[in-house]
Amino acid sequence: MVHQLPTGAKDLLPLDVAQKSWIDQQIQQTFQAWGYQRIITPTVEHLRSLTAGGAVDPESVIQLHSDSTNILGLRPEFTASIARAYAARLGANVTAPQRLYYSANVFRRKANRSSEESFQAGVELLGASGLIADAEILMLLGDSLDAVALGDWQIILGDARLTGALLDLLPEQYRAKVRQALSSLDRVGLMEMDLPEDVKGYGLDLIDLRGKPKDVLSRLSAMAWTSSLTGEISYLKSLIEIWESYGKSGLANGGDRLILDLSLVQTFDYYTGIVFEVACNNYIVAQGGRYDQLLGIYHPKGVSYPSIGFCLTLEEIQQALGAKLSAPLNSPSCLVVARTPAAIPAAFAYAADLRQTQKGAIELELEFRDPDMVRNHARSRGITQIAWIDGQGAINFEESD
Ligand SMILES: N[C@@H](Cc1c[nH]c[nH+]1)C(=O)O
Repeated sequence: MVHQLPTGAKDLLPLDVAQKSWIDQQIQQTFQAWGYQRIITPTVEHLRSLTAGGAVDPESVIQLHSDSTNILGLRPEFTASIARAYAARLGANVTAPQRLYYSANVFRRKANRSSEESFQAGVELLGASGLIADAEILMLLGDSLDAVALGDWQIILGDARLTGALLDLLPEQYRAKVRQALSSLDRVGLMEMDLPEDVKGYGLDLIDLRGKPKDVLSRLSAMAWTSSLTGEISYLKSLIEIWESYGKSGLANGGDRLILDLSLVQTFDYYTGIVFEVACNNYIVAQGGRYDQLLGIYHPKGVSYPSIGFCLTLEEIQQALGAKLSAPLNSPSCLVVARTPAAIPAAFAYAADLRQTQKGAIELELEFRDPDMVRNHARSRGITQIAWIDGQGAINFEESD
């Protein structure tokens, strides 16, 4: 029988693990430097908790049936779990704001019914609203991307409330269709839809609200129908000014680090304020946003706390870094060889001594092979030192480069 993995699942071999661990370490150090503390939530939760409020589609969750009434699921993301964990604690046992971070695997069911496991590292800033909180999250995101030396990343910033309000200006029967076209940036699809010409024109205007922040904001302010949204627009303006003052310089090709995109609509529907994603070499390496109502869904009395966060996907960062990723495999520094069976105890003892004093790993030769074969083996493993131990316990040290 051939034992195959389920579609979409994969083994991570040592090089993959070493690269991911390096990325993870850089990111976790950055989160900690901003005062975030690690939280671990369970991999398996009630499906109704993972999808409470309808923001997460149950179809995207890998479901486990424990009995006929209890459906469990593997977490497809962390924000809902953290909202569940803190909804009743915040304000009662712990004070706001809470700065939390996580780093672990998530599982999603794809449209083709395959499952996908990926690794996310992210933060949630619970119980905080306003300019400084939003700016902290954007800047922490920028620092995390720089910590892994990602290079030409670009933040695409939207605003779920503003986009929602712009869509609400349409007659209700057209909103879902235009929203759908926006989320897939589908200009052609929108033009071909059976919609009145003025609705199509408005939808196209919304799709085009994307580009240099200053240009988009001035186009938006100039649109007569946005007079009721001036507060939101000036909020975005202030946030962008703070971001620009942080000195994350532009891209190598002279482009902007920050793109304002009011057509940005995220997969998870719990966002109520700014939303963003980060693109780098055609990969979406991070996403997040503000969600001010989510904790209320989990609170026994419906009390909510304004919150914001983001997650980075380690696989996407690894792909985006490509050949730039040089996290080396930890190659052993010394091979200890027992020349005869009588030398085995001395070989173990000497290897134990070396482990106390040397930095790299110490490996043992497992057979009594011809010395040249041992040397070849050491070379192929990148080992530069060989300690030969004879039956009397005498050590002969050999170094190569
Ligand atoms: N949990 C979201 C990202 C996020 C974190 N906090 C807010 N949003 C995701 O997986 O896409």
